[in-house]
Amino acid sequence: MGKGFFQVPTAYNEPIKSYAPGTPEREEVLKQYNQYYKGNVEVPLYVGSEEIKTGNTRSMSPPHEHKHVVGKFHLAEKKHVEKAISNCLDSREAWANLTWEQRAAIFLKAAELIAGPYRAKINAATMMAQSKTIHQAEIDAACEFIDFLRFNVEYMTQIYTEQPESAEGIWNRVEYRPLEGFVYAITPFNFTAIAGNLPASAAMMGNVVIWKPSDSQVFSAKVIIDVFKEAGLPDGVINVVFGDPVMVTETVLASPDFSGLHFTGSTFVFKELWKQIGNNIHTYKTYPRIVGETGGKDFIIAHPTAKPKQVATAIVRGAFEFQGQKCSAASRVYLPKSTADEILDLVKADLESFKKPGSPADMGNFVTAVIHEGSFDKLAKYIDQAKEDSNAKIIAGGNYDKSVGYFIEPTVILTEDPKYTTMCTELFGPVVTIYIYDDADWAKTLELVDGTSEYALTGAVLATDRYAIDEATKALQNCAGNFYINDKPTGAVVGQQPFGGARASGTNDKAGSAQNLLRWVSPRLIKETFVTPEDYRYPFLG
Ligand SMILES: NC(=O)c1ccc[n+]([C@@H]2O[C@H](COP(=O)([O-])OP(=O)(O)OC[C@H]3O[C@@H](n4cnc5c(N)ncnc54)[C@H](O)[C@@H]3O)[C@@H](O)[C@H]2O)c1
Ligand SMILES: N[C@@H](CCC=O)C(=O)O
Repeated sequence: MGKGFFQVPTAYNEPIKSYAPGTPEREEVLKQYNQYYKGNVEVPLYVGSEEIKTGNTRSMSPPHEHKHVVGKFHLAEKKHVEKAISNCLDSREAWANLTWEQRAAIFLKAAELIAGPYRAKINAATMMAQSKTIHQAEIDAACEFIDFLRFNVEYMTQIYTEQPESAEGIWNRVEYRPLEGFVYAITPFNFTAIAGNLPASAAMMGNVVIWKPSDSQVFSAKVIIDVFKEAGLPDGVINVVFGDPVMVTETVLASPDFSGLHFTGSTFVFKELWKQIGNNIHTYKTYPRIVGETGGKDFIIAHPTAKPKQVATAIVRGAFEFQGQKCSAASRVYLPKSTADEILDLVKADLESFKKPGSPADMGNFVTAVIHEGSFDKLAKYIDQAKEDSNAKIIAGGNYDKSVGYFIEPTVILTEDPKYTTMCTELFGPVVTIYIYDDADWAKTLELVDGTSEYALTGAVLATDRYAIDEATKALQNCAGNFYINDKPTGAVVGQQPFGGARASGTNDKAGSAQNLLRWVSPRLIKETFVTPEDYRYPFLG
């Protein structure tokens, strides 16, 4: 603490810019995109004050034009990861002892840099790296990232303010120490904001961090690093390594100073990491904190009283924005027989109004490419299987083409089997499966929704009947960490809908909340007694 009880600026959600034709932001972001497109970005490892070019590189290409190269990044060997760990630990004392308001100022400055001079850069880089449309880039890379930084600073001060009672003659106080060691942040490809937030939230609480971004997000990760540097984050606080995830992770988890994992990605990988940490448990100086937000099989259930146009829009936006590559994306839908045809006709009409999947540089596109060839091939396989299976039927889309970009047409599968494979498995792409239930089976269908998937991330109920809404809210209590009434299940906003799921979807530590930040501190209680006893005898002993 400095010399004062400082109050941080009140956090607020960054307004979303429109990028409508003729707006200055549209011109600026397209100019930046074209500059990146023609350029050749080179991304080193960031270890302490060093930018290491190992010479072993991988090229970066936009998913919507995978033969075009926009840069390369350097891959770490084991020795670089070990160096990153020792740099991290060397930086720990100075960073942990810096007064909190100085840390807060760095991250608040980062938020303002993204809101201003870096906005076009971080959005254009996200369009390039992850093939997001400008709207999807804006709500993620600009707005959500800014919100994470602003709100977390506020939550940090709320945590520090939380203090115990003190009885007469004593003073109890709690200091929120950073973890003793370093935090390892592993981030997914799909959200630039998550990539930035995972290392930043731990660092904000005074921790030093090793950050391993996804190979498919390095182009936009570079802008995050540039922002942190310009905001004045000292060298060695967040060390960035790219490379073979297995080697990097084994090396990191072998360190006795490993004290926390901040992970977002697939359920399978998270469970493997948990196992590895368990196997090494006797070697660590402290019990590592494990935070993981993982996969989903997110649902929409419509009641017979739901308005068909609203259900159709929730499906189209919830399932197909960003090509269904949000962990929150709707991918299994339950429609009542009485309104199913009308809803599906509306969905089909919307899909017909989309242009064919293409580049985000064409701002008329609603759907662009999926992230990489592995994802494309997996989705194509499920679509082909659905074409063959007697209990499934493709009623919209079903085409794909990877000759230029990894383009999968938004696809709707209709099944009579509520446990059909695409009703249960996370596909992570623009494919949604529909099951139609008898109106009379509403209560049974709620049980089905609850029992179909191992995940419990997001879900939505649409209805106008309040009793039905109440029934669904109760019946579906444990199958979504974020539950939406009369809305799509995507698009959580920091400060308004803290995000995370349970069951196989994660530890539900709610990214962008005080609850998450509490995982990165180890509180120390200090009790001070003003008049210290000098006799062991109680008064009744005489
Ligand atoms: N719940 C959430 O908040 C949330 C948010 C975003 C994404 N996700 C989930 O993330 C997944 C999509 O992202 P992805 O494809 O980048 O996930 P992924 O699991 O393939 O990769 C995530 C990160 O883990 C690393 N990784 C992969 N294999 C590893 C291994 N064996 N050891 C250590 N690290 C390893 C990757 O390099 C990457 O950095 C989906 O399952 C999605 O639901 C969840
Ligand atoms: N928070 C985002 C999802 C993040 C996962 O990919 C949403 O609510 O749509």
